[in-house]
Amino acid sequence: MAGEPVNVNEFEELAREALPKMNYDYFRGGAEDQHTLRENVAAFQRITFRPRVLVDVSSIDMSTSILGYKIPAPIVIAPTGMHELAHPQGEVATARAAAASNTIMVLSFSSSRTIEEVASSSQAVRFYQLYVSKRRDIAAALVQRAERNGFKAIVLTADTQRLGRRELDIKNKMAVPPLRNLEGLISTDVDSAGGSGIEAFVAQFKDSSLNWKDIEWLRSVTNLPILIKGVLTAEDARKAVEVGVEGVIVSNHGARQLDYSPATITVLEEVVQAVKGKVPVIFDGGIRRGTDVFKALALGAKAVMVGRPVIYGLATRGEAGVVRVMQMLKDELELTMALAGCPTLKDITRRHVTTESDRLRSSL
Ligand SMILES: Cc1cc2nc3c(=O)[nH]c(=O)nc-3n(C[C@H](O)[C@H](O)[C@H](O)COP(=O)(O)O)c2cc1C
Ligand SMILES: CC(C)CC(=O)C(=O)O
Repeated sequence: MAGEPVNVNEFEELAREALPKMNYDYFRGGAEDQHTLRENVAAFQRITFRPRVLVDVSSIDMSTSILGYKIPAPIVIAPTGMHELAHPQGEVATARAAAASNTIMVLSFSSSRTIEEVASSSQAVRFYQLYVSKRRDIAAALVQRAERNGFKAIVLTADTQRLGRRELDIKNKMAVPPLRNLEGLISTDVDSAGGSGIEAFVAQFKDSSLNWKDIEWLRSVTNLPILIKGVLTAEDARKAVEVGVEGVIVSNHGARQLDYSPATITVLEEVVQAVKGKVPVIFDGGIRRGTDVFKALALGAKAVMVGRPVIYGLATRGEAGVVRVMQMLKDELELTMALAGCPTLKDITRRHVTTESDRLRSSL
């Protein structure tokens, strides 16, 4: 690609050029037919705006807060694994970029760098994403390390009882790179039987019996607030509220788990309605533009998380690339708010967007 990237999709192109195929495929890929992967992005394209004119938008305020932590824009960094496959500085660079962008970073359980390294290299507000291992003492130890190192919340990923079938990783015989945070705790030395090493790795350590009752166990090992990531239905949203978590994250894991799960933006409203404002609802999946962020906010999200865009920035330019990607999304959101007639986040309402179901209803 010639010239400076002007949007997130161009960062993806640069990342594809920069990365070995196995690494790019791991980052970019989805499960099985990759139907949901395409839909996560395509569903945003089917939502249009109902912009308002002649509103004073000479000053735009995008600031909000999550669990009491103030951020200048409602865009935070999703947990994604193995950042050293994108850049030698791995999550250290990402965390520094989070600090430079004044945003929150969710550190993945499957990080290349340790909790301690990330904590000591960045002042950013950090949350820790957890997968619960068969050996509960190990999961508890990881959570407590995060807590000791100043992480502010636990994000329990609930959609990965087993790893989704990612055929690109199978074809590439994707090996598990060093996951230093797990050294001495969880072995990454697995027999992948000629297939995906990460699939074998997850099968080996992950407790697939994890269930709603275990939130109580998690509470017993930490004082940190708990967010549940991977909620796609009203039923599960109500359960999450019932068990008393501090936040719900609408996510289909970037379409890497159950293919033919709905595009996340199409179920956000259902979850928001079920939660009834009792806890914040955060959204991820397919955000590539500021317009996408606006649409998620209009459908009730408190904030959005971005996964692949951050990796593409990291792969292309390290810390500076992540900062640039976050800035692009923020600038685009600001412009969208101005053009839609919304000077603050509170001004963004359900009436500012038309979804596919709105169109269906009005044609009945
Ligand atoms: C390469 C990659 C690795 C991921 N690793 C994790 C992970 O370790 N834990 C987790 O909860 N989610 C993980 N996710 C899912 C993200 O947190 C997030 O839900 C998803 O990337 C959002 O979609 P987007 O990539 O379209 O922004 C991963 C996603 C990608 C693309
Ligand atoms: C090692 C994996 C479990 C990380 C992950 O969640 C993912 O690749 O989507």
